[in-house]
Amino acid sequence: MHHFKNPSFELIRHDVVEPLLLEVDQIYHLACPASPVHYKHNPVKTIKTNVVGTLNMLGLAKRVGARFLLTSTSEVYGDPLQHPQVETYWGNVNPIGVRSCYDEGKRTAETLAMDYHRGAGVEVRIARIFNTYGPRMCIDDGRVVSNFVAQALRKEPMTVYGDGKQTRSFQFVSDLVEGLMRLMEGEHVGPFNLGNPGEFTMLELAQVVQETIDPNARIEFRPNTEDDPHKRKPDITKAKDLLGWEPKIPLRQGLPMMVSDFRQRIFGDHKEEDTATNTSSS
Ligand SMILES: O=c1ccn([C@@H]2O[C@H](COP(=O)(O)OP(=O)(O)O[C@H]3OC[C@@H](O)[C@H](O)[C@H]3O)[C@@H](O)[C@H]2O)c(=O)[nH]1
Repeated sequence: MHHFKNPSFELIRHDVVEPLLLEVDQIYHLACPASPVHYKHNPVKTIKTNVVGTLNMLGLAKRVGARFLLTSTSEVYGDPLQHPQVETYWGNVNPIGVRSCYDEGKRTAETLAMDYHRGAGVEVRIARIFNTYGPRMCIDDGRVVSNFVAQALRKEPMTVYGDGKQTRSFQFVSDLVEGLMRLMEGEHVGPFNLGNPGEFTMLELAQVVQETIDPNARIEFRPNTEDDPHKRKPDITKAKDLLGWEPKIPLRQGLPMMVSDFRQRIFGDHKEEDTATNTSSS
């Protein structure tokens, strides 16, 4: 939105499943719902976006000689049997499960990118993005950080799925943006893990949200979803060595920035009433 007044900025609303012809130098191919709730909602559309959408964008890159960056995902590792995950690990993915439209879709997208690179000389870059959070995320995105933050602010219980012992590693959005730009401007194809190696169980995450928003925030256990990966943590040695990149913002520093934005959007100008809140909108 903040680019709308820039005369060099043009917004085109388009579904990548349909072909598109544009004159461009670089393509950041980010299209696809990333929240499990949203990508499972219409799985056929999700896999079409990942396969047909990626084909169309690679076709465009080939035609106009653009450099193409694919935002792949840590989900290509599935429920990993190797920990932390290194880019050379091939993963443990269920090909017929409820998450397959996304994880197999992104794996196919990686295959397509490499085939266009080897076969047609397209300059490609592949990022495998680990769990990311930050300001301006949809309040009803459905992923864990935004759920816990919105729930704690609204005095609703935080919904922990399963026993809460599964782990994730949470990256602040500005670190990811920096990593994507370095990857695009650099000379290495990848794939590169882009994530923050700081690993938390969901119960630990709930505790950090309590510390940040409300020490009295409650937890409610819910049944876990099918095929939920048990653990996830990036090995970022390759990105450090070849892109000179590593994340700078740990969870306890990034979360208050997201809380401040969510507070503003949920409550508008009205001050939150409860005095138990121990963090101001910093
Ligand atoms: O309210 C919630 C939501 C989620 N969870 C749990 O929190 C963990 C993380 O779940 P999320 O929905 O945030 O995200 P996932 O790790 O499952 O998938 C994400 O992986 C990395 C990215 O590619 C994508 O953003 C997304 O697919 C899961 O174990 C889930 O069961 C809760 O305990 N409570």
